[in-house]
Amino acid sequence: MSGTLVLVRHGQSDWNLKNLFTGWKDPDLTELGVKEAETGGQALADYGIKFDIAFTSALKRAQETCRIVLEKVGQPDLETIRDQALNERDYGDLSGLNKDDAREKWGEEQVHIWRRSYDVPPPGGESLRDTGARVWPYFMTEILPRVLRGETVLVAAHGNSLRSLVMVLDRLSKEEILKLNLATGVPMVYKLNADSTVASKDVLGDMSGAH
Ligand SMILES: O=C(O)[C@H](O)COP(=O)(O)O
Repeated sequence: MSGTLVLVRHGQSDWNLKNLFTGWKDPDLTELGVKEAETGGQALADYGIKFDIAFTSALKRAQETCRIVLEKVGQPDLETIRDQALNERDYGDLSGLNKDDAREKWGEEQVHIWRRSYDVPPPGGESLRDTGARVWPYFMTEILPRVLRGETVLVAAHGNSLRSLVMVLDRLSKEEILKLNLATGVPMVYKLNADSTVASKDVLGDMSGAH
């Protein structure tokens, strides 16, 4: 066994609350989002986690979640690396549109395909495969080597940038990834083997409400 990788999606943002496609736009956490980050952080504290380093995206909602989690585990000053490689999938022309309005305009099925399929990009934006094509190399060069050295690493990022990682870690097919939704503020604790396969995965919270 090597180290531990903790993935956590940011808490609810203003635009999650307003049901808007967000992507690379940069809204703040809502009050509930702050609470979700606190709950996730407390779950990690109760689990007994101490991190060696944290990674987050270039977007406020993930950075703020990261900060809250680190505060809850008693490591407010931990080194934190921010990189846009971990940003949310770019939703392109959908960014800022209401998700229900989009369903009315283009149909439920098409919007689901844009949101959850592996390789169909929304207009002007990134597919999950495109997102993975920037997240995965960053993970391989900056994050995974630390975990394989035995470190405990926090990654606070986004629904789709994390789905692209979970797809590979959990060996999900293109069909399985369609059904995977990550709840806001719920940490996933992966212990990795020396060959970087997953030895164990603990989900510290309820993923069932994610949509
Ligand atoms: O960018 C967004 O709108 C959300 O963070 C994730 O959206 P999704 O659940 O529609 O992929």
